[in-house]
Order: sequence, then structure tokens, then C-alpha cells
Amino acid sequence: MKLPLADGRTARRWAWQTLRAHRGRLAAMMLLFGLATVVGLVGPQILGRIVDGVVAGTTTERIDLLAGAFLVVLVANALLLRAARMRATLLGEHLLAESREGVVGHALRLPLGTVESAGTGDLLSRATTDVDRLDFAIRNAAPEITTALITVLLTGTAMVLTSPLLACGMLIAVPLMVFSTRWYYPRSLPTLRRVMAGWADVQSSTHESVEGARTVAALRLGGRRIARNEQALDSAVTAECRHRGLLTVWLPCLELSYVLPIGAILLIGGWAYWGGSVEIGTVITVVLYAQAMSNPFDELFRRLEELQTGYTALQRILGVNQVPTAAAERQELDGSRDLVVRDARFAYREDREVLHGIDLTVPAGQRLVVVGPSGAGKSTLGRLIAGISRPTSGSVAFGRTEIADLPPEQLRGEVVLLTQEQHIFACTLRDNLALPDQDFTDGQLTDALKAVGLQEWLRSLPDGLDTVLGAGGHPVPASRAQQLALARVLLADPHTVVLDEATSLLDNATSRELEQALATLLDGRTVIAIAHRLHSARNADRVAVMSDGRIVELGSHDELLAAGGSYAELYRVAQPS
Ligand SMILES: Nc1ncnc2c1ncn2[C@@H]1O[C@H](COP(=O)(O)OP(=O)(O)OP(=O)(O)O)[C@@H](O)[C@H]1O
Repeated sequence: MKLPLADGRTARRWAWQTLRAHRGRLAAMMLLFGLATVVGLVGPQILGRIVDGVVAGTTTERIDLLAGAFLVVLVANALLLRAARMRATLLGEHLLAESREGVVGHALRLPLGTVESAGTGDLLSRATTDVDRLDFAIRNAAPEITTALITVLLTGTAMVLTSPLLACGMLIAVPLMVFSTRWYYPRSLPTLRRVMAGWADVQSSTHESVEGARTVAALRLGGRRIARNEQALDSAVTAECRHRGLLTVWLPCLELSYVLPIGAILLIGGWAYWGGSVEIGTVITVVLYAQAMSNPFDELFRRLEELQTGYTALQRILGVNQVPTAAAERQELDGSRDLVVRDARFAYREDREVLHGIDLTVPAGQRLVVVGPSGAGKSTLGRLIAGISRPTSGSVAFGRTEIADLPPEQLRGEVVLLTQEQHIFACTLRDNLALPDQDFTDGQLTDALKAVGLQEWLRSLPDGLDTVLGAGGHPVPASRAQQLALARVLLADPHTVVLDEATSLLDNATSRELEQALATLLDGRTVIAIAHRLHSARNADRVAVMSDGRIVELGSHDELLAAGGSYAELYRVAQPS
């Protein structure tokens, strides 16, 4: 499943509601930009008067007065612009914080299965790069466009008021601007979407390679990962080139449309001056206005481009909000902690079902070991029981409460899945063990570590529980990470634990030792242990044998041995001869 893109209406509604919510700040910003622009427009008028004054032979005092006024205008314009930009930055920061908090908050409430299937890279790029793009657009593009629009409007008006005849020279720019822009925009929007999706894919692919670096190295998948990255880069670069190609046509057309009016005004001005219908100062004022307009026009079009990028980024950000989150309300379980799986089916891809109707009941407190050949669907069943994925049809419940409907915070207190891959966060051992919103005493943390056989290791750490682990800190080998993860489970204290080869990275002796210790520690809890090593099956209450997405045998170790089916065969093969 790919993360969706919000449609134009949703994006515009968000922009409208957000701007409405900040209308006070927005109005102050616009007012300051408007004032700065109006003050800026007085400058050319004063210069025109100075020229006319010199031509008419006015006094030095009057010229000095006009020059002083020009200086005051310049300073006032700079101060107003500074205040306006400050307001724009503040507004941008508010909107940035809101959109980033919104997307991160929503992403944290997404069901894990959804995040996994959408790819964490895409989500990451939406929460970081796209939020930055939106920030850039709000902070830079929006105020600059506002200023540019006001400047163009007011300068145009001033120009027409100064000399309607000369102002006609501006019209020569209109066809070039309109046609080139109408050609550019419909082509650039889809291209921009491809550019962003392309870079998100590059980020995603790089992220996956780095994340799975150990697996890549172990299975010598380096070549394949590089090829995948190059493919992602290729499509990103192709989209980027297409976008640049569009710009190389559009931008020169714009440049030309700024220069042509000045030439036209000078021509009309020259003709009108010789005809005696305008003063030279008026021509200079209008030319200065025309020149003053080229900058805001240039700014306007370039910033519209940034605004368009921001708009596409906004569609990507809001797309995350359209993915339904897990339930937020705590649910009262109906008292039963029995695990009840009814005709559960599951497909990672629509066209390929991997679980074909699982029926299973595990009474609370029982230990079930799931065995079967690779690809039989054991881990997938474990993920459904842990509420990470929702069955495509059928039900996986505690009593009558669907596990996938439980909000994440509650879910982790009910059931925990432990796989062979465990993440160690770059923080202290204490923070690595403690779960959010839960305070544990040092005694509780030490007891949990002791229970999983990490007492000696804890003693060897330079700062005990405050030792910083993970990237840049004290190294934690994968097998130790598994033990730490088991300690986390003990602290989380769920009534059901799914162990998916959770001790596979430990050597045989340590694994046996730990499993024996765990048997005592997990006593009283429901344990679903997905196992490759059959030694753990002997002590289980029941064993389920899976094959090709179905449970083909279910019973105690002795019953299944006596039945002489596939379990008996697996067991016989696993015994040392
Ligand atoms: N993320 C995924 N996307 C698509 N297909 C998947 C995914 N994970 C597993 N599968 C497929 O689902 C089927 C069941 O896989 P699963 O990992 O549940 O089996 P398993 O019995 O746990 O195997 P193993 O013992 O090798 O882990 C396999 O055909 C596998 O290729």
C-alpha cells in the first residue's frame, strides 16, 4: 500500500482553515508589506520631481529637500520591510510547527502494519523533507508573493495615474507572460509530483539499505541494493531533468517580458516628448516604475513555483492524515483473555493470500508452540495475534475484543511480539528498557535484566543503567539485544507474548537456558512461541503445525508424536542420530 496524496480540495481547505485560524497574524503581516510597498512607490515619484526640477531650473534648497525626503522614504521602507518579514517568519514558524506536529502525531497513531506496507522511507520523507518544503513556501514564497502582488498592483496604478499613455507600453509583456505561463503550469505540476515521489523513493531505498545493512552484508545483497538505489535515483533524476527542461523554456520568456515594456515605454515616451505631450521627468518616472515592476514580477513567478512545490508537499503531508489511525479509545476487554482466532485470512498483496482460514483457540495462560516449514505463515499469524496487522477477513480476538481494534498504548499492555530483530535506541540502558509513560525503579530494571541473564553484563557496563547504548554509545551485539528485548517484555507485563524466534540469535546452550528461565518468568501468561528448534515444543501445552497458510496438526507433543503425522516426522528428523 502506498501512502495517498490529498486531493486539491483538501489541501486548499487546510490552507484556508489554517490561514483563517491565524488571520490576525496574517492581516498584520499583509498590512506591513502593503505599507512598505506604498512607501517604496513614493521613491520614483520624488526622483521624477527632482529631474523635472533640475530641467526647470529650481532652487538647490528644493532639490536638497526632495533628496532628504527620498532618504527618509528609503529608511522607512527598509524598516517596514524588516517588520513585515519578521511577522512572516513568525507565521511560518507557527504553521511549520503545526503541520509537523500534525503529521508526526498522526503517523505515530498509524497501525504498524500500515506503516510497514507503505514504507517507512516515504513516511519519513513526508514528515521531514516535505514539511521543510512547506515551511520554505510559507516562510519565503507566501510573503514574497504578497509583496510582489501588492507592488505590481500599486506600481501599475501609480504608472497609469502618472501617464496612461506611457503605461500602455506595459501591455506588450502580457501575451508573452500569459502564454508561456499557461504552457508551463499544467506541465510542471505532474512533473513536480514525480520529482517528489522520486526523491522520496530514493530516501526510502537508502533508508531500507542502511536499516537492513547487516542482512544485506550477510546475504551479499549489496549489488542488488545498489541497483535498486540507482533505479530510484534514475527516475528521480529523469523527473528532475524534465522539470528543469520546462524551466529553461519558461524563464527566458519571463525575462524577455520584463525587458520589452521598458523598450516600448521609451519609444512611446520619445515620440510623446517630441510631440510635447509629456515631460522628460514623467518618462523617467514611468521607466523607473516599469523597471521596479520587473523585480516583483520575477519574484512573483519564481515564488509561485516555490508555492507550487509547497502545495504538492502539502498534498503529500495531508495524505498521511487520510490513512485511518488505530483506535484511540481504550476498550474494556470483556474479561476473557482467551485468544480466539476464527477463520482468519490474510494477504500482503491482494492477489496472494498467505493465511487461508486459521481457526485456533488458546485459553489464557497456555503455551502454544507453532512449528512448520519456512513460508508456512507462522510469523504472519504471530503478527495478527500481536495486532500489528489486521486479518483480511475473519477475526483474531481476546474473547470478543478484536485485537487490531485496540489502541496502540493499550495493545502493548495486552500483547507483545518479540522477533529476532530488536532495535536498540541510541540512549541510556534505563531509557532503552523503560517504556513511555512508565516509571520503573532501579530495582525493577535490575531484576528484569537479571531474569534474562544480563546481570553480569550490567555489572560490566561503565555507567550501569545510565550507560548510553546503540549508535555512538556502548555497542550491543544482536544476541544481547534479544535478551534486552525480553527484559522489556517482562517490564511491559502483557498477558500474552508472541515469541517469533526471539532467541534464535543466541547459541543453543544460552537459548535453552534462557527459555527455561523464561518458562518460569512467563508462567501464567499466554505464550505463542514460533519455533525452529523443536526442543521448545516438548514443554508446550500444545503444538500447532502450520503448512502453506493452514494449521494442519494441533495437539500436545505426545499426541502429535503418537499420531505419526508431519510433526512426528519433523521431530524424528530433528533428533540427533
Ligand atoms: N512483508 C511481506 N510482503 C509480502 N509477502 C510476505 C511478507 N512477509 C511474508 N510474506 C510471504 O508470506 C508467506 C508467509 O510468510 P511468513 O514469514 O509468515 O512464514 P513463516 O512460516 O514465518 O516463514 P519463516 O519460518 O521463514 O519465517 C511467505 O510466502 C512469504 O513470502
